[in-house]
Amino acid sequence: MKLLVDVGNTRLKWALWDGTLRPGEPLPHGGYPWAAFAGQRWPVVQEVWLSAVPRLGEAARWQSVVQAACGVAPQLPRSRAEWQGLRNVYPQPERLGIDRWLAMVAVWQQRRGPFVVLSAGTALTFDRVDREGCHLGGIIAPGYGSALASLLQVTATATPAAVPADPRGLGSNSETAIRQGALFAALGAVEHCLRAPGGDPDELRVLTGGDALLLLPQLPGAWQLRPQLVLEGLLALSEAGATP
Ligand SMILES: Nc1ncnc2c1ncn2[C@@H]1O[C@H](COP(=O)(O)OP(=O)(O)OP(=O)(O)O)[C@@H](O)[C@H]1O
Ligand SMILES: CC(C)(CO)[C@@H](O)C(=O)NCCC(=O)O
Repeated sequence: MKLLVDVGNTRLKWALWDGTLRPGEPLPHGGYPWAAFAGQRWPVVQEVWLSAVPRLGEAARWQSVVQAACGVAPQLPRSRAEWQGLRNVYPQPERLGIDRWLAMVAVWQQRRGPFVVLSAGTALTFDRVDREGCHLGGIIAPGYGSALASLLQVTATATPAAVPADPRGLGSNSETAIRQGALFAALGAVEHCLRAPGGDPDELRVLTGGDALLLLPQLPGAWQLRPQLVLEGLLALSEAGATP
């Protein structure tokens, strides 16, 4: 059995693989994912594959935490220049966030064709890959929750934002105006990305991240919802016997 772990800026997502992907409850970590990991009772596993955003990705620390908790050394893949024909556009490939790379690996593994990935997490990221497997680039923008939280703080708005009756409508008080501002900013960013050069009429649109369901009803066109996309990418690497 394998344990797959995706450490994001807000939450640690995980799943077990025993021939079927069995996702567990995400763990909010408050900036200390090592403590969240160590505090969990893990089943006996033969392999641990872990990806962590750069800010929380210090390899030596994860090696010792996972070794102590699971008794095995984790595999910690890094973004690479190429994987099975998928080519990273970054001149320094390892600088591309591993979660973004794994999300693309997961889609490319199943679809050797054009696609975009939208990850609506702490950050909102968009990446585009053409039909030859060339990563054309992407964007990193504030995620919906991050934008909302920072504006509520700046404006010292005390009450939690209520959802307006019409999710496409304008706000009628500070809270709903801020909420709609954060939502429209995310939706506007996606629309700009879709219009950026390199779009393909056949490209698959794949959506993941904690705010995926919030955005989905208002996104243009059809999107494939893949909540475990980064974990699927880890699984693809582990099953392909790839060198991390
Ligand atoms: N139960 C939840 N706990 C925390 N955040 C949630 C929850 N449900 C939805 N969200 C939203 O999901 C966002 C975090 O998404 P996600 O868990 O995908 O991020 P992450 O993987 O930690 O971030 P990133 O990959 O961008 O570093 C939060 O900002 C919040 O808006
Ligand atoms: C952008 C995030 C925070 C998204 O989780 C992560 O992929 C990251 O920290 N990336 C490093 C910077 C980059 O991808 O260019």
